[in-house]
Amino acid sequence: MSWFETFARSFLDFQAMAEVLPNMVMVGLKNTLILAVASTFFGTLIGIVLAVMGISENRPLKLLARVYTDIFRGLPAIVTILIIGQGFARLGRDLFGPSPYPLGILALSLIAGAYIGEIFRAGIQSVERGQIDATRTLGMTYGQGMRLVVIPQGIRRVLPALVNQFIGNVKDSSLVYFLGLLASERELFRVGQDQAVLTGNLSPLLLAGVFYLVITVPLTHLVNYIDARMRVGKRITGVQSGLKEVAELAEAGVPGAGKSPAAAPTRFKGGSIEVKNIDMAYGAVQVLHDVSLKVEPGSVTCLIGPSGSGKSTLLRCLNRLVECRAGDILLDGESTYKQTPDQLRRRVGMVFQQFNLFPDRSALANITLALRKVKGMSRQEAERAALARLHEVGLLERKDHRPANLSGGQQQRVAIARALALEPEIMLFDEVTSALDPELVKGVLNLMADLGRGGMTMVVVTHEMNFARKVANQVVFMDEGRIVEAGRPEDLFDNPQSPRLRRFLSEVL
Ligand SMILES: Nc1ncnc2c1ncn2[C@@H]1O[C@H](COP(=O)(O)OP(=O)(O)OP(=O)(O)O)[C@@H](O)[C@H]1O
Repeated sequence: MSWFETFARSFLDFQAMAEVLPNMVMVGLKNTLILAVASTFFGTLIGIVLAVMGISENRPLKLLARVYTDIFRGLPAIVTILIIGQGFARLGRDLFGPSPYPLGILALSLIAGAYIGEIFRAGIQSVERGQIDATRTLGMTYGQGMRLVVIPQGIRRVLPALVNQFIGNVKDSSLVYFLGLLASERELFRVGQDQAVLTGNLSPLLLAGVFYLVITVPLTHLVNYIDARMRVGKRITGVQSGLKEVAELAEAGVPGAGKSPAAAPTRFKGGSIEVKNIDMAYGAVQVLHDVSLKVEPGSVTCLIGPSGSGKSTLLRCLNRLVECRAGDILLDGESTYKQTPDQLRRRVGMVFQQFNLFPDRSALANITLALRKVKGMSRQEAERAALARLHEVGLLERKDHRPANLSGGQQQRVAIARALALEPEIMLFDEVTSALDPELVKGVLNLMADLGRGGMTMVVVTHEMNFARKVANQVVFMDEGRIVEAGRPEDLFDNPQSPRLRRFLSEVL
């Protein structure tokens, strides 16, 4: 007898398969799916709690999550199932009745929770720090930022791993039969095995194997498809899609609509800032020493200085992304410490070097998110405002593009539009052209110059000395956490007083 005949005799008895098929579907498949879906559901709940504990600052909580994960990931699944199912059989009977089925689900959930917790934790921690910074500068609370931006991104990144976990649960459900399930509670493997014993033929087991593949293989492909779709976003209907809105906006009398992109800038009502003797430290390292600065309404102040001199930190103090240790900062004459950081950040917009756009949202949705969640606008209102801003930065026709489908310069212009949409009185720019290819720098600088001419109060950390010379009303040179010199650009660039500024200019010009 050839090897194939031996195999066929044991595994390809179609008659035996046909006989077990109804039981396989009605009992085995049903129970396998119940066990896998229920344990994935409860495992996900446990996993979310473990992930939150794992990323919290609370050491005992962190430790508890670690110990749980180590135990349930370290033990073989069958050992956990037996410990829970038999060790707690009495409690199980009191709680759920005579069947060990619920304890089986509990054991599978506890195991799945350990893996899912690690998956979520890794997903959330893989989201760049700049994303939460961006939500905070848009006036969202920490909770809103996590819920609306960070956690959805984290989950999307781990979607394939979660589906793998479900597949693992489908397979692990076959171990629950060790607990001695009733005939009506048997899962796929057990139904196949019982029939194999009855007929002396292994074909029912092969059929059970086929059923496992029928569940798991399409699922893997489905998740790959969903993952790819989420990565790219919805299909863009073409650059035409924005043109209709231009006409609508023009009709509605939105300033600048209907003209060519980057139309005349809006007039802004810029506020004033006064920084009074602030100190700031990261832990034990003092970064700002007794810094004082006045920024007039509608003026442009450029902060220049060597790397590490504290320019970005000063900027971050202005919207309380970091907190000062001493001193005060006044906005329009009132201490910024009299309002919450979220209230302050609605009045002080910020744009970052790395753009920090939300990668899974279109340009339009990047702008509407804070308008809806922070300002409470309706979807329609928010979209109208966002389209007007996109038009001002010359990107209306890119409204449906995700950040990945925009050039660096375009991304930065969307980030500027996003900050402007909240109608801030002050705009902070943190080296916004440093990550751009040289040919894209000009477009962003021109836009910023337009904003300055439009009356926006701007504080700009920059290495673009030409921009500082041409656009700034005031240039501030910092070194080692102190303001060394401040004044009109022509005075600083043409007649530097301190040796440190002279040395710096000789290096960068
Ligand atoms: N989150 C942080 N934790 C600890 N130290 C930090 C942190 N951020 C910045 N620093 C330190 O604070 C000092 C000032 O940094 P800051 O980024 O404000 O300087 P900068 O002038 O903006 O520099 P660059 O031009 O390179 O961005 C540096 O010594 C830096 O290493």
